[in-house]
Amino acid sequence: MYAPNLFQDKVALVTGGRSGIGYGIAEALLKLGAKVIICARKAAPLAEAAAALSEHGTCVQRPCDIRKSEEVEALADLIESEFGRLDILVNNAGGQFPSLARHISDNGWNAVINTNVNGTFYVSRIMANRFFVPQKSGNIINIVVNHLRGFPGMAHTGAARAAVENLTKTLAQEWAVYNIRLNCVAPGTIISSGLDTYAEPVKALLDKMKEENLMQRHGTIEDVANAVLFLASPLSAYTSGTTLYVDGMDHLHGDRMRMVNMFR
Ligand SMILES: CCCCCCC/C=C/C(=O)SCCNC(=O)CCNC(=O)[C@H](O)C(C)(C)COP(=O)(O)OP(=O)(O)OC[C@H]1O[C@@H](n2cnc3c(N)ncnc32)[C@H](O)[C@@H]1OP(=O)(O)O
Ligand SMILES: NC(=O)C1=CN([C@@H]2O[C@H](COP(=O)(O)OP(=O)(O)OC[C@H]3O[C@@H](n4cnc5c(N)ncnc54)[C@H](OP(=O)(O)O)[C@@H]3O)[C@@H](O)[C@H]2O)C=CC1
Repeated sequence: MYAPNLFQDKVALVTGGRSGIGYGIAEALLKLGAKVIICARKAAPLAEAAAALSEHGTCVQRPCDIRKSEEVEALADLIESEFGRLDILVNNAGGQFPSLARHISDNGWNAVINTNVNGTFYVSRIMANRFFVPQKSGNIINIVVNHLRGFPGMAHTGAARAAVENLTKTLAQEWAVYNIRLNCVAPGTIISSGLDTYAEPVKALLDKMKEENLMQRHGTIEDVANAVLFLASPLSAYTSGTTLYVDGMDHLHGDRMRMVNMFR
């Protein structure tokens, strides 16, 4: 539905692009003409993903833990030497684990906050300073989750993603002068590799959540990628600092306590 050359001559970085939603976003951008860089922590699957994505266009990769700002700087060096610019940043890398709040350890809490809040901030700041501010143009899309009514069963990620959403509103205003737009995409339950990381009792909730969804289905990776394409494109030129829910209305409807009740 988008023009085939929509992202011709554009360079995009997708964090966590080795798997699931990030891989789907990278693929969608490549198919519309962008040159894409993907990063993630695990070197071998990252290299495999980049090789597969290269079928659709220019895709380069570099292992990077977004929680380590020196690794993010090294990633920026690679982008500089390979492409000399960056147009689109998709902060997709992130995650958490299901747990009742009172059982989350200091380390568990910090791991989730570090990944989702600090990592997203480091990548955004570094790419803005290295590329977007000097270029006087840039576009950042932050993948969060549907946390509008809180996130019982994943308190750490609810807090972290709310922080990212607020950071998005702040940076959208601070950086508007540099012609940088920032928006969030908030997916609901999306069938992707991410859900494989959950143990069976949590996965068993999936059917119930599907029945409860007003569209009677879970989301697809394409549903999320299509929203990212819109926000990354000039079709959304007057939209910044906002959040687009891709969740079949789960932010409005449904039992947010389902996961907690399962743990009890
Ligand atoms: C089926 C219904 C669910 C619908 C929900 C839909 C909404 C959201 C869906 C998604 O987001 S799917 C994507 C999920 N993908 C991921 O989450 C992958 C990335 N995740 C991670 O890498 C980890 O979860 C992480 C914690 C964010 C970071 O990992 P890191 O490698 O830094 O952690 P560790 O060093 O292994 O551990 C640090 C600390 O955290 C504790 N911990 C980690 N995992 C768990 C767990 N599954 N359960 C309990 N605790 C966990 C770990 O024990 C460490 O703490 P201490 O033991 O040292 O106290
Ligand atoms: N699937 C779903 O239902 C939903 C997913 N989301 C969010 O969408 C995003 C993608 O999820 P999904 O594709 O399903 O899950 P995946 O677990 O497949 O993707 C997470 C990706 O992030 C990378 N990553 C994690 N931590 C880091 C880090 N510290 N530095 C660099 N890369 C990292 C992982 O690679 P590696 O391990 O090699 O580092 C992996 O490629 C996540 O932020 C997730 O929370 C939001 C709502 C719903």
